[in-house]
This record gives sequence, C-alpha cells and structure tokens, in this order.
Amino acid sequence: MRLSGPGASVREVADDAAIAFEHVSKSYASDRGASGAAVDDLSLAVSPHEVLVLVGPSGCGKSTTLRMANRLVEPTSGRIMLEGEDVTSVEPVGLRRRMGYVIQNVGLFPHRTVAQNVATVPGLVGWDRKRTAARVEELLALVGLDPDRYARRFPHELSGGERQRVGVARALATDPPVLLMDEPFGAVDPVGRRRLQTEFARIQRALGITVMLVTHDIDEAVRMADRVAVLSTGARIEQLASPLDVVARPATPAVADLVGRGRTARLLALGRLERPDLDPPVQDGTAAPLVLGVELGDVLAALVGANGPLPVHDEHGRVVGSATPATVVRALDRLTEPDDETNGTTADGPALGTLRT
Ligand SMILES: Nc1ncnc2c1ncn2[C@@H]1O[C@H](COP(=O)(O)OP(=O)(O)OP(=O)(O)O)[C@@H](O)[C@H]1O
Repeated sequence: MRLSGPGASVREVADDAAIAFEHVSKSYASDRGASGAAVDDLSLAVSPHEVLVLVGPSGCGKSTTLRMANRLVEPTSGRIMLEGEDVTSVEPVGLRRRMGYVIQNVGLFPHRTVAQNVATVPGLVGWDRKRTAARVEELLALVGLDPDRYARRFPHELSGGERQRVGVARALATDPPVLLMDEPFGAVDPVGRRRLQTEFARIQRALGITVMLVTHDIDEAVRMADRVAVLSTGARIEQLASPLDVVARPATPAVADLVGRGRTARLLALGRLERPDLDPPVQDGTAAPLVLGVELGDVLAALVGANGPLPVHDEHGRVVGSATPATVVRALDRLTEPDDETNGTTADGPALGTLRT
C-alpha cells in the first residue's frame, strides 16, 4: 500500500515498504529560528522494486531526505524504516551494504584503481579476494565497462560518464536491495546522460532493485520514475504520482510551474506522434484509435483516461502500432535529441531551439 495523501496512515505503508519515512523532520543548526526546517514532517514510502524520484527546486530538501535514509544526516525527529527495520538500529557498515549510494561526480577514490573502488564495500564487510575479484568483474561488465580495459585504470583516466558507471558499479557491489542516487547523471553531458539513464533503467529492471533518486530535472524524473514525488520547500510533497499524472494533471500550482515552465509541456503541445515512437500493435477493438501526427499532449490526455495501450492508425486507417506512456517519453526523447537542436527546424514544426527554456 502506498502513501498518497496527508490522510493516509504512515503505519499502514511502513510494513511492506522498502523505505518508509515516518513524520521525519530535519533542522540544521542554521535553520533554527530562521525560515523553517530543511525537511518538515515528511511521510513517504518507497515500494519494493520501484524507482521513486524526488524532484523539486534547489534547496527544497531533496538531498537531505536521501542522506537521512543512509544516516549521513540524522533526522531531528521522526523515523526511517528500511524493510521494516528502524535505520538507527542498523550499524552503519551493515546499512551501507543494504543501501548503495551514488552521487554526482561519484566521489571515487582518486588514488585507487577502478577495481579497487568497486571493491570498497566488499572490502569493508570482509569478502575474500577471490569473491571480490569475481564480483568486480561481473559489475564492470554489467555497467558496460570491459574489465580488461578498465579495471586497472585510475579515475582520472576515465570520462565523466565512465566514472559515473564505476560509481553505479561500486554502489551495487554487495547487491543491496536499495539504491540511493543523488543527481547521479548530473555531471554528464546530455547525450551521455540519456545513454546512462537508459542503461541504468535496464540494470534496475534486471536486478529488481528499489531506487530512490534525486534530481532537479523534471525530464529526468519523468523518464526514470515509476512514481515522482514533487517537493517544495521543507520537502513538502506537492504531488506523489506516476510521471504521466504529474505531467498531465499537476496537483498544485508549484507542480504546474515545474512542469509547465519547462520544455516538456511545450513539447507535449507542439510535438507530434510519429512512427518511431510507437509500441507494437495491440489487439483491442474497443479503444478509440489515435492517428499518427496527433499532438503528444492529446496522446497523453487520451492515455490518462484509458486502461492500457491505445491503437494508433495511419492516415488510411491502418493499424501501425500502439501508444503507451513509454511512447510519449520516447517522443519527448526524440524531440530533445541534441541533433534537433542544431538542426533548428523540423519537417513539420517550428525550430525546437525556440522551445527551450
Ligand atoms: N549541512 C548543512 N548545514 C546547514 N544547512 C544545510 C546543510 N545542508 C543543507 N542545508 C540547507 O537545507 C536546505 C535543504 O538542502 P538540500 O541540500 O537538502 O536541498 P536540495 O533540494 O537537495 O537542493 P539542491 O537541488 O540545490 O541540491 C537548504 O536550505 C540548505 O541550505
């Protein structure tokens, strides 16, 4: 069961949650007597295997929230549960083993090789050399780094994206059920970031790991999340919903601001459904079909009212595929490809460069 509003019982959600924040507040010393707590009475549950993304403006308390989960920051009040266990009762090394942590710029040890960096936590928890070496090899392959080429390199011999991959491998070393990610792709260029996001989504699905990810980038949130928590000052939850709901039906003016001021809303209004975006056809004779070329905003609106994929026809009424939330995300990806930016115009629309904020 999920916590979806102020009236929901925290106790109900905590039992089967991977991570649960129960009335958690954090006031840093500098906050006291000033404008309020960095995190103010946050209750939130992350379900097992889901990717929950915290998004919101700078300073709203996203990182503080994440850092309280692995006790880099201690809450002033409230409780945080990891798989039903109060995190304050788990000793720190054990906690790190159960919760991987990836941050922007990774924080790799500069004088240790890639392999040594990935082996950090196995070393802390006393794995033998053979087991550790096998795990390092497996993880480097998982994140797309050939162990023969990369294991002996030092962090300064890697690109930003490669360093970020090492960071992910290191965080996954002891197979933690939960991964905390704070702006994990923030330091990577847009093309590399897109690739990392896609690859990470594959890894997440393959491992079934629970992820709590912080970003200030609504596009990243919509692309990565099963659910998005839009936060405002004090880590107040403005909306906790699927990406589709957040984009299509912002619950508060703050969410509308975040979604509507960015390019996503404009792209939805101006972008059109094209063949490469489509999912495979579905056998559903009852749903009203969409037609290629329809505005993405209309696709989204139709999906919100539908129970599943919608058939898509071409201009001759032939079925050419189906539309799902992933279709819309794919279309947005296509529209925001860096190539489009330099092209300036598209065949059927205005210059994308003019849509950007
Ligand atoms: N160590 C600290 N000491 C005092 N105040 C802090 C500390 N860390 C964060 N804060 C304050 O707490 C509030 C929330 O900060 P936090 O880093 O959690 O926000 P954020 O949403 O992650 O921001 P950003 O997107 O800019 O990283 C801010 O007002 C910040 O100035």
